[in-house]
Amino acid sequence: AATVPHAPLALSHEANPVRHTSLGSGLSGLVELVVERLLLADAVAAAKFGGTSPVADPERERALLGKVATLSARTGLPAETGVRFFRAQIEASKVVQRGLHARWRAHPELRPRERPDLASEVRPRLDRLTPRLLRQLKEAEPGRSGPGRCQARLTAARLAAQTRARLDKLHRDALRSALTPVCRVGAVDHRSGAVKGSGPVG
Ligand SMILES: O=C(O)C(=O)C[C@]1(C(=O)O)C=C[C@@H](O)C=C1
Repeated sequence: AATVPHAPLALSHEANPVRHTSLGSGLSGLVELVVERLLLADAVAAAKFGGTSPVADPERERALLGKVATLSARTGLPAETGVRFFRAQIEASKVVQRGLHARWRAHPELRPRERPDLASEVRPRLDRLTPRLLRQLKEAEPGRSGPGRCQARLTAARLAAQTRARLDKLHRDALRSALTPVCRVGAVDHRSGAVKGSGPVG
């Protein structure tokens, strides 16, 4: 399917018709990946449910954020931007995990039938998303500037994504919190645009 014979006029002939929508700003792609990561929290929760691993694993968080700082710089993002964004992803994951554990304790019939292995199955999937999320965060940079417009686009992208993924309230709330750094981060980047390769925070 390399060529589409009767395709409508190629969009590239227009003057960036999608530029001012959430789609054209890169925010949609970012939100989709954030949802993808958030849904992996279900697998993490299943891996940990009834086992000995607690939801919060500070050592894993430190290692991940160190990786994020390195990858951010390589992606052209201030390390602080990537780290702040990932802190929100981790917090959102913990909210989902705790919510699911409570749900499964209260409703045994909803418990997952299988327990994936955290180290060999679930974390590798999270790790594959990390550089993709950072690239998408970088790509969304134009859409993240201008806090008001950013919020409007981000909300539109979020609502579209949560409908598409049929998220329940637990995941919808976690998604909203996972996205809170997106527009604020844009504002920070704008002011400190010259600061490149700044060290990790925290
Ligand atoms: O890897 C885990 O154990 C997770 O629970 C995932 C995750 C994350 O979002 O990356 C979330 C909470 C933990 O504190 C560490 C990492």
